[in-house]
Amino acid sequence: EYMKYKDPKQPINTRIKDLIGRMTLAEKIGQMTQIERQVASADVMKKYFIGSILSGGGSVPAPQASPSIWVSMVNEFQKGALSTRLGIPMIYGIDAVHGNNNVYNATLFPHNVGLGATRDPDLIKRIGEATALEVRATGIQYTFAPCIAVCRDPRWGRCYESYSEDHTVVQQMTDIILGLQGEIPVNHTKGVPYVAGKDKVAACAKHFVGDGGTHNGINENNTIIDEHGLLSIHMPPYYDSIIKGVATIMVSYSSLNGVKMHANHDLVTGYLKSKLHFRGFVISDWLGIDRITSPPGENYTYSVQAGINAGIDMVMVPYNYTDYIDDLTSLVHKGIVNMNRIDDAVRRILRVKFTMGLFENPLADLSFADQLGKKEHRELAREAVRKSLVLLKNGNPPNQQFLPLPKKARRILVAGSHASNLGYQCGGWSIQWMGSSGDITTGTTILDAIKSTVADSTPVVYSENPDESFMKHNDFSFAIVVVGEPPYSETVGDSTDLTILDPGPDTIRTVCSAVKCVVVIVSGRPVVIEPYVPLMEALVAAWLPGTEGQGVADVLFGDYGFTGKLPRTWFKSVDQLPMNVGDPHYDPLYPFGFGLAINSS
Ligand SMILES: OC[C@@H]1[C@@H](O)[C@H](O)[C@@H](O)c2nc(-c3ccccc3)cn21
Repeated sequence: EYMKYKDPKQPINTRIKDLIGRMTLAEKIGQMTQIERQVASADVMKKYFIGSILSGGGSVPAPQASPSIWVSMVNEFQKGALSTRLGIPMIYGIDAVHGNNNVYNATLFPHNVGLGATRDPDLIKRIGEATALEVRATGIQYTFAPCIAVCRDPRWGRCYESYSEDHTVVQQMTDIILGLQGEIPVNHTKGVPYVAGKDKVAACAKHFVGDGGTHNGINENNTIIDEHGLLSIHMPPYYDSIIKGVATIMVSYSSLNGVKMHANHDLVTGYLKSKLHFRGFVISDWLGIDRITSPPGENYTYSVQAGINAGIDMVMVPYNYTDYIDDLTSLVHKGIVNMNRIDDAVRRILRVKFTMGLFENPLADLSFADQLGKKEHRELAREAVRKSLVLLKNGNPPNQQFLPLPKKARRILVAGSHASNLGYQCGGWSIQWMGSSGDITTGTTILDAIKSTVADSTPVVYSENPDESFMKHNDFSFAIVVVGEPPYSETVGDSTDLTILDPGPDTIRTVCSAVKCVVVIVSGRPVVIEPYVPLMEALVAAWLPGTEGQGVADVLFGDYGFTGKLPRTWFKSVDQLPMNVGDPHYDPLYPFGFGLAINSS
């Protein structure tokens, strides 16, 4: 029979009111539950009224799964959700944080630190548009991006997920939300989520709040800061995200002045919802409520109580969903969690699902399958790589500039651990959660890019880590040395020494003392380079460029100029950290905003 909530001509508030009025407590709590795909099935969706599923980092239906395998999996789960009494569609989330990066053949864009170096919000918006299409290619409607952390200490393992140490740069880059979700209509009410349609995805501003400000950059640790510091450094990107209609916001594992963010009612409810009028839904991080206690999970019922009462609307459980559902149900029956809190959470979740048209189009098809890794997106990524490169040194006085390199040369040496390693140039969150070495997906290594850029008559010799006799017995016009950091994510990436991967320093010393060289650093953040700078003719920061290494060669050989500017301070020594632009004692090797320019030839 006719039910208002099923009628797309009804105003969204009417649909929400009608639907929520029909829902049982079990159906409401089901909407507040997000489970990992490994424990999901059509039956589980139906039996527990589950509202959302996610792929954790690297969680794929099959190795190198095609769009059709992804779509079949998502649709299978969706059919389970649609077979429930009220037929509320589920929403499937994934970390598409630099393209749809879990998916083989997807275009992997530069990580956020490199995008910050471009200072080009329009480019970032176009990346959001392309990413939305490549996420929809797999039938997925929701990404846990953008990370809008303001990383204040490069020792943090997630600093590459942060656009900049300067909140104004991060605020600019929230334009990616307009690409992912669609441009907001002129008269759109501030704070209300907006997702334009089937070629767009719901986004997620994360991790609320102060994730990039933890003590010594220790992941998930304590951000010790006064209110002025919080509101002037870490909070501003949330204003911009909310104005741009972001559909969801993820809470940070970290603590604020000793209070776990996942249990922080003042900030999640008091500030984000009441003061900033955020009307989308707040989602926890993975096991985020478990980590409210130490040890994690010590008192799960308390975790559920504290997280939900703080204002979390959907919990990324991700595995023990029956415990979560049982605990929350009993907390409501005991009146410890108020029904109004449950209704607020469900209303927010339904608002996102209604506004994005999920009730009208719950099932995916293969109409976007050809978007995955398509040429135009790879060309866009290549443009982003070009614009992300920062030229830190060019020539040793009194010589003229060393870059751009000539395409015609007698013989070119390419060396270094990162020259011919697609996995290294993609970094973390690439096919695997923590990324990995080697041919992880389709793309162009920096070495291949160089080979296809130089003149046919110019020989390119590759040696990953040549020794002195090799250098002595070979004659090269110049060398390109590509070194940097191995892939990492989250706590594994925390570092106290920020050194480049061995044998990088040796490669620099051996090659650059024998022949004029340019060093290209592939890293998620500034690393120790100061001791080696005198040895090299030129130095380029390439960050984590992703699959389209061609962009690096485009600029090294002068087809395009260097335009990138440091999004982060480059320290001389780790003993100086934390050190950010605006600090009283500011003595960097290269300051925030630095970048030598070369006009394209
Ligand atoms: O992938 C989902 C979310 C992601 O969106 C968050 O940014 C990130 O903090 C995160 N860490 C884990 C995660 C952490 C430890 C073990 C397994 C998974 C999962 N997730």
